[in-house]
Amino acid sequence: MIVVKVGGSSGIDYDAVCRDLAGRWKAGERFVLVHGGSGETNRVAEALGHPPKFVTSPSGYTSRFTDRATLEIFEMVYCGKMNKGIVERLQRLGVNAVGLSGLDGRIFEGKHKDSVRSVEGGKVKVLRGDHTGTVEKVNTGLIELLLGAGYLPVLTPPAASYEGVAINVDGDRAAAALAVALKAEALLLLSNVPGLLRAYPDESSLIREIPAGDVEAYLDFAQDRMKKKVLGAAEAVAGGVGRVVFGDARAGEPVSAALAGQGTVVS
Ligand SMILES: Nc1ncnc2c1ncn2[C@@H]1O[C@H](COP(=O)(O)OP(=O)(O)OP(=O)(O)O)[C@@H](O)[C@H]1O
Repeated sequence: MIVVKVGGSSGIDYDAVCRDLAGRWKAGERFVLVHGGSGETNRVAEALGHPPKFVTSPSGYTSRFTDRATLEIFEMVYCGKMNKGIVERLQRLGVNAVGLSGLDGRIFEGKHKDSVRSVEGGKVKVLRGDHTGTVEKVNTGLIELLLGAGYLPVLTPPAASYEGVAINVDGDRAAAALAVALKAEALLLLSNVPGLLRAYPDESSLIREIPAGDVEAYLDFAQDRMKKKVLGAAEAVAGGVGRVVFGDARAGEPVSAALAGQGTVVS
């Protein structure tokens, strides 16, 4: 079992990811696909007159401030356009994919965090009305039911809070929690970069290997949103996932390339 997370930044080739995945699925490998949608969400939010707001916590993590209107736009894009676009691609390739959000069947469940600390102009402000959280529980029963019946699950945030409220969760860390819960042999985090770069955006500075016990030491190389990926990788290997690969989803055969060790391999 391999968990593949494909991001939502510009430049990702979803046709290439789905073609590669479909070929391997038909050859008998088993996957669960998780996806993002941040780039398209930003575009749609601008178009709807509710531009995205990002906050940076005092510890340096960047996240989307998700008020109720933002959550609804987020759902339109992640659960709608992005999820159905991927499911349609897989269906055209002859794979019976089922697209679900973390809310459905409480696939992803966690604690609702209503307020976030944000550094603005050198000062720390507390912003309330945030619909975010972190995945703490995974409904593996539902995923195994689908896999056992021959369906390829295509999953996306949001998650469900313990009270049943939709919460925006980081897709990389949700995929890591899923990989741990399913005891996956590998987690592939595919995005629009060749892997973790030592000197972003210089693509020749690719870090090829990271020892499993040492991942957090590499947080310093990651800026803004890449930090969550590194954190997700650390959580996955600490939870028993054998290998995490940060791979390139812009062209070629992104899944096969990552499984062949191209990108940044954490093991
Ligand atoms: N050291 C680094 N190496 C590689 N990318 C980095 C680094 N530091 C920051 N980045 C940025 O991180 C981005 C990838 O993270 P991001 O969360 O945007 O991608 P995603 O997973 O495709 O999106 P989504 O949130 O929709 O799932 C890259 O596009 C790059 O701009």
